[in-house]
Amino acid sequence: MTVAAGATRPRGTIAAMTTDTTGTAARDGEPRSGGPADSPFVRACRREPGPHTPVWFMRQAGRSLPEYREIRANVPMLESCRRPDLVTEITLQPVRRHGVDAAILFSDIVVPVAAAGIDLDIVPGTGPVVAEPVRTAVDVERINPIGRDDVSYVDEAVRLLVAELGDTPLIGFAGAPFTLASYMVEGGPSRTHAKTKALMYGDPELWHALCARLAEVTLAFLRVQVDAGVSAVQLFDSWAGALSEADYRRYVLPHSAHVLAGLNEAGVPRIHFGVGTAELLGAMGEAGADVVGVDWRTPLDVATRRIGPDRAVQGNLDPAVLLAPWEVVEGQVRRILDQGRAAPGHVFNLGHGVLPETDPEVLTRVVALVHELSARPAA
Ligand SMILES: Cc1c2[nH]c(c1CCC(=O)O)Cc1[nH]c(c(CCC(=O)O)c1C)Cc1[nH]c(c(CCC(=O)O)c1C)Cc1[nH]c(c(C)c1CCC(=O)O)C2
Repeated sequence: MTVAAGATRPRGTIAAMTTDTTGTAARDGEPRSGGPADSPFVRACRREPGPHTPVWFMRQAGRSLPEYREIRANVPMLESCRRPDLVTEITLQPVRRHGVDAAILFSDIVVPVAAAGIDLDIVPGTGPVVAEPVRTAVDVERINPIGRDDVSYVDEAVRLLVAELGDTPLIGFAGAPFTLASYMVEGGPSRTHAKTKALMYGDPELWHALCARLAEVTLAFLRVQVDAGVSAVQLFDSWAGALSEADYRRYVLPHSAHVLAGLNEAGVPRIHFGVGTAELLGAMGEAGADVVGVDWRTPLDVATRRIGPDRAVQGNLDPAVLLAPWEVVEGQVRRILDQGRAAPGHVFNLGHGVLPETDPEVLTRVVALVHELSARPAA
């Protein structure tokens, strides 16, 4: 299989980049800038003004793209995450196609847990499935610490990508302890998280031991990505919205805070994201985020009041809106940019991942529209 950037190259940022003699990439015709740390995306995360509101999409690499489906046709999900050539190509596909302001590493939240020794697979149409769910103290001991050598393919992929991306920042990511614990305890995806909550309320000591282990795995996984050169990280606590604020603060926040604090010295912005987290937005910020991800249920001006002036926000177009007529999409993009002006920094995104049935042309149009509507004249 050919993974080299070939046929579809000419579209976005990547195609237009040249490398100067210092090794810093610059776009044709533009003065050389300060690299990804000076990009619109990183500036917005830091609550600094920039030339436009940056935009990227959760799950921008994936089944909405024909070039993704083609390259993944005969490669199982976990295997594709362990092949740096595939990771690099799949990560670059949406950057080329849409001209988004950031790339996100192609991987999955269960990759480091598999590297830690838990037997699991990602089943198409279902999600992660764990062979022997983690429910006892002995089970928790099966989650081994990880280091660079256990995920050397991620280290390698990030280095390849950073070299390829030039000024475009690469976002690294990991799953937060609660969301990972849910997959480990349930054995697979769950709507109610009933077994997870039963363990959390029924045996808090075991719960905290499990989350502490997962937090170490997550932190180590993020450190590998930071050391290899990612410009920001996102901690996905997708299912945290299943908890009340009080329970979130008691059972989850300390573990996520441990992960985020462990990156204090890394110097890269930390995005903290979950779904259905309207009541948790303040707490998720307090856990140590620089940017809080907001789903479509909470308008960004309301979210900003809950999160406070010290953090930027990311979001929050409903992914299903991308299936509506363009006039509807345009109206919602305008509304979100308006409400985002209340925030000290705004990264445009969806409220959750791109749906597989999304027309990629609509994503490309949204990127162009966000850039056009938010363009600020140079100071
Ligand atoms: C909960 C969660 C998972 N994985 C992830 C989360 C947190 C984000 C979220 O809430 O969606 C994170 C994730 N998974 C994937 C990425 C890639 C980066 C990106 O483009 O955002 C990221 C950031 C690739 C993937 N991860 C997965 C796919 C689909 C697999 C395929 O294409 O065959 C991709 C592209 C598989 C996966 N992995 C997981 C699920 C629920 C699924 C979907 C199962 C299915 O419907 O087939 C667990």
